[in-house]
Amino acid sequence: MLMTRGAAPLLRVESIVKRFRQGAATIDALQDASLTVDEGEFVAVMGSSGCGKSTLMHVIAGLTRPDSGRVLIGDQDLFSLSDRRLTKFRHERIGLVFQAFNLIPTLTAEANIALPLLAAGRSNAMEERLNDLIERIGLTSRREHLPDSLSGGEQQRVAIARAIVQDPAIVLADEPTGSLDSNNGQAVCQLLYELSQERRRTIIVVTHEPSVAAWADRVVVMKDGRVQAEFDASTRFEPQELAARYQAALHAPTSLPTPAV
Ligand SMILES: Nc1ncnc2c1ncn2[C@@H]1O[C@H](COP(=O)(O)OP(=O)(O)OP(=O)(O)O)[C@@H](O)[C@H]1O
Repeated sequence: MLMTRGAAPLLRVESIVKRFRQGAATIDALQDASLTVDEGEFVAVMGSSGCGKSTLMHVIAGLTRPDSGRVLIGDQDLFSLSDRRLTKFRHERIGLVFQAFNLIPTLTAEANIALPLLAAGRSNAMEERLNDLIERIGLTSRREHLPDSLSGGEQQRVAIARAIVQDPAIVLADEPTGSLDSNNGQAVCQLLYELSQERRRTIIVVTHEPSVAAWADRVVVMKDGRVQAEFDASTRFEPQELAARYQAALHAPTSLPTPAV
C-alpha cells in the first residue's frame, strides 16, 4: 500500500519501465516502478540483489533514460530535458554518492569537495560553505590530505561533502556504507540523517543493511523491478526489528497492480 504523507512531494517516479538487452535476451530491470518522496524525507530502498535498486537510482539521477514513465523533481520532468540541460539540472539539484568513492587521487580532500564549485566559481559564500562542510564532516585537520592517506570512512565523508557542496535538493546514495566498517558506516548515516533533519534535504539510500535503513523515515521494498511494499520507520526501529519488517514486506503479496506485458 503506497502511503500518502502531509508534505509536498519533491520526487515523483511514475511507472518507470527499463529494459536492457543482453545478446538475444531482454532483462526487465524496472517494470512499472513508482515512488513518491517528500521534501526532507529520508527513504531507504531495500530489496534482493538484481531487483532493480541501482537502475532506479540511475533513472532518478537522470543518468539512465527509461523506456517509459516519468521522473519529476519539483515540477521538472527530467526526461523532457535535452541531454545538456539534464546534465546541468543534475549538477544543480541532485547529489550522488556511490559505494566507490570516485575521488580524484591527485587532488586533496578539500579540492575534491570543491570540484563541483569550479564551474560556478568559488565565491565568499561558497568558501564559507566549504569550510563549514569540512568541519561538519570532521576533516578540518585532514583537508590538505590526498584521498590515499584517508581511511575509507573519511573518503566516503569527502564524497558526501562533494555531493552536497552545492546544496542539492535531493541526495541519492547507492550502498554508501557498503565498503565501510560499522562505525564509519554509522557516521555516514548520521551525516545524511542530519542533512534531512536540519536542512530538509531529501535523501534516498539504497542499502542491504538494516542498521543503515534504521536511520530512514520510510523503507521502500523493491522486488522484480517494482516497489513491492513500503513501511513507516520514523519510530526508529532497532536494526533487528527493521530486518524482520523488511522480510515481512518482501514476502507479503503486493497490493500494486501487475504491469501490462
Ligand atoms: N547496463 C546493464 N546492461 C544489462 N543488464 C543490466 C544493466 N544494468 C543492470 N542490469 C540488470 O538489470 C537488473 C537490475 O539490476 P540492478 O543493478 O538495478 O539491481 P540491484 O537491485 O541494484 O542489484 P544489487 O543489489 O546486486 O546491486 C539485473 O538483472 C542486472 O543484471
